[in-house]
Amino acid sequence: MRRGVIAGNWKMHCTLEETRRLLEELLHRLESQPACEVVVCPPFTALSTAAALLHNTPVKLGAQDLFWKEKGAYTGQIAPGMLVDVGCEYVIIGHSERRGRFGVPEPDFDATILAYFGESDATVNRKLRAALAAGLTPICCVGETLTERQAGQTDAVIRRQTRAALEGISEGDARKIVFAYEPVWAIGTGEVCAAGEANRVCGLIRTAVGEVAGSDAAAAVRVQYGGSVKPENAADLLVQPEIDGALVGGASLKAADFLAILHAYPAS
Ligand SMILES: O=C(CO)COP(=O)(O)O
Repeated sequence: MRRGVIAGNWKMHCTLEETRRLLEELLHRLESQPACEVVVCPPFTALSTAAALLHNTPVKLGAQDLFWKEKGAYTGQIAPGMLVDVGCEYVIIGHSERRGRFGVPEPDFDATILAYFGESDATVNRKLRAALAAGLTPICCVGETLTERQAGQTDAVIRRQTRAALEGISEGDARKIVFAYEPVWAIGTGEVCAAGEANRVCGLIRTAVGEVAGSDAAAAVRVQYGGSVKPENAADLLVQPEIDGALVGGASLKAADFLAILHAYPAS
């Protein structure tokens, strides 16, 4: 039985004071232990503050990215060991806002791709390996753009991203990864993917994991849905058999909304 996991991706939001306020309200109102794991992923600058507030609580800490080197002359980067040191257990890798190419416009540039950091399938794979080696649980994001969906390429894109992410990763490590299906067109747009379709694509991710890492890993990996998850649509998504949780952006910045999503997770 897979343990569900709901994570809040705060993106580039929250000063230290805002972090304190949001987490204090969340912890105060989190009366009972939800049926799933709960993770928050504040920006790097707030990790230390968040770690102190979350100590001895059911809410776990995650980061939004890492670099794959352990240390060295990499200005601006954060090493996996630094995340462990500050108290992180999770790390988001390959978010669509980090994937893509430099030097736009591309011939097929899609303005809905929020791709500022040029990450590729290969860099995502390196980051996954580094996270696993450090004992972090990676949340690996995959998802198609609107252009890709309209061109009927969704399944091929998901399969390619999932398989490439797992390159050179052992079966034992593959099963520890959390995948997040985040269709790019649903992120921050208010346009949620229909629950049945989200379930289908999450199933495709599981199938692709099975192709690379075997059926045990496929059965074990947890697959989240992300993209405009709100209190109003969470229950429909979270009840789907292939969906083991959610990666929540905007709604994770409001304690009441994030709590409502957590409580929408079905009790087993
Ligand atoms: O990108 C997301 C989570 O990583 C989703 O963001 P929204 O929930 O704001 O659409």
